[in-house]
Amino acid sequence: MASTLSLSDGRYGSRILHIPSHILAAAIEALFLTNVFPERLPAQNAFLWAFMRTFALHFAFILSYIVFYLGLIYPYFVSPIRHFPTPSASTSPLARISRGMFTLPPGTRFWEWSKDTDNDGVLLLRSPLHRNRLLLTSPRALADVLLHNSYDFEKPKGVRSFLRSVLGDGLIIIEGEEHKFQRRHVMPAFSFRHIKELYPMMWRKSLALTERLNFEAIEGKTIEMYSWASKVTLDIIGIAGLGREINALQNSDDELVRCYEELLEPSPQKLVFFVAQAYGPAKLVKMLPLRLNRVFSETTSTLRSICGRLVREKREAIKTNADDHFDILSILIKSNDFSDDALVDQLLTFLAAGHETTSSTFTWLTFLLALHPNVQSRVREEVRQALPGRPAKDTDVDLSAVLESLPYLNGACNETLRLYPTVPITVRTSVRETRILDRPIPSGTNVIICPWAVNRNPKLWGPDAGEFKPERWIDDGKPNNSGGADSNYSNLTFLHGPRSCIGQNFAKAELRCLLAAFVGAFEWTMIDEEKDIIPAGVVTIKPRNGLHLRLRPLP
Ligand code: HEM
Repeated sequence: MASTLSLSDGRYGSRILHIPSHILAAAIEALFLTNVFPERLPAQNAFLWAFMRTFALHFAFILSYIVFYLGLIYPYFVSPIRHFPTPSASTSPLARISRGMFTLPPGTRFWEWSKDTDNDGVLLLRSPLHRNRLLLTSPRALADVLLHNSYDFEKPKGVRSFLRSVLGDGLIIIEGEEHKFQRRHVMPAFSFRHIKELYPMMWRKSLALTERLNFEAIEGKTIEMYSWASKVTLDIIGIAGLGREINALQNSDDELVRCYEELLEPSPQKLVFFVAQAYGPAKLVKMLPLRLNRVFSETTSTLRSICGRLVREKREAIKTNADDHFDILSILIKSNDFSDDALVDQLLTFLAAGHETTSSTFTWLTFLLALHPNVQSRVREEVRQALPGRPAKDTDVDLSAVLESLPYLNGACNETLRLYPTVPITVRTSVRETRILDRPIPSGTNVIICPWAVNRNPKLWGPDAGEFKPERWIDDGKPNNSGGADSNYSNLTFLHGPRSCIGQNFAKAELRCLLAAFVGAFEWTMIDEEKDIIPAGVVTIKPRNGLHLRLRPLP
């Protein structure tokens, strides 16, 4: 028994708690009793009588196992992870987990515990009924989970099954060998060469955003930044991903725009809905007559059918040479590695992952530059010197070379990505016995990776970790890639290793274009107070009530 436990505490617990096995065992025992001791049982309904009693005994055993073994003995005296330090004893285990997950901005509590508790890279967050989690805090521990033993950890089943409804069975959801296969075949679509070729299109769309906003600014209207950022990034991924003009900047009635607005709008109800499905009784939640159940099922099936139509149209266009097949979908179709269904899954993944994340980051970028007008001016000066005059849509400048060389522009983008990592918390479960920091980790252990906490940890970034300082990313007047941190793992915005963000160079290129065009066209200030801009969201973070800006068009 001990060896089973050390191999797999999660699996051992679930075997003992497997109710159908107990029903079967109680039935066999009742059968035995009715045959061997018939004289001790009532004459009528003897089997039922015996079964009810044997099952009651099993039930009492399960209950005491839960309360005594899982609740008291296992976590404190047996579990191999019991020696990791825990955050301050002043909070109860239940409060610790719920506050960790629900405090705004997401990740704040994990950040406090990471920096305030003595630890060498792993903290144990105890919670009732043996659902303890490990919070990773040091580059070494993170490298063990994200790189060295990456395939020993998977996204928890509940999280995957919830996200699957929006993202399909694409790269973000699948695991193991299937993931290795897909990743290898999708990589070429994100090569440096391909991203470089996308710059002119990203630039055109960025200028289209500024032109569209110019109308609003001239009329003296204030703008809500996230909704505009979301439209332009959907337009960009529409062309890069599908070779299709979605034109969300001009046409907000587009079905895709409507679906994503519906799904991604942050609200406390959605957060509870997500946590209940990912960590609670998902099947039961799905059966409840909730408005969100209806919205999710209608919206996700609309998205699937739109993507199915787009795949069929693209196959047809490739056959008849009706477009230039430069987009991600064309590259995947031409690789002949994916069925139509698999292509729909990839498409759902790229559309959601590729527009929502960059639009949130661009919104935070404009927020931080509104708070730091001196940095806003420096970026503007730099862009105007590098791209003199009002840059044209079809410029023959090598945009990637120019924009990637600008220190303040890149510093502002990287510093925003560090301080506002769009995915502030992600989770993994070990699927076999493995190791972190050379210590044994049983199968079924839950692990929390919190980019919000790591990216702002003063132990990794120094005492000014929480400040916006684009200069960190500049050495001798040139952009650097480390921000001055000793390890890559001090910056987790895109994670690292085989499950890192495949679109990170795409996203950085897009942010450079968007910021360069925006800063060249407007000077901007905030309408809301800084304290009212609260990061919130279900998987990614954006300002809870939007970000309202006043733009002053520049000559
Ligand atoms: C600022 C922008 C972005 C941020 C901060 C970001 C962040 C991340 C993070 C943290 C993950 C890992 C999630 C996890 O495993 O828990 C991820 C994965 C992924 N991202 Fe991004 N992302 C961004 C933009 C993009 C773009 C533009 C695309 C595509 C066009 C993209 C496509 C993907 C895909 C396909 C994965 C799954 C990779 C795998 O598991 O192999 N992302 N992203």
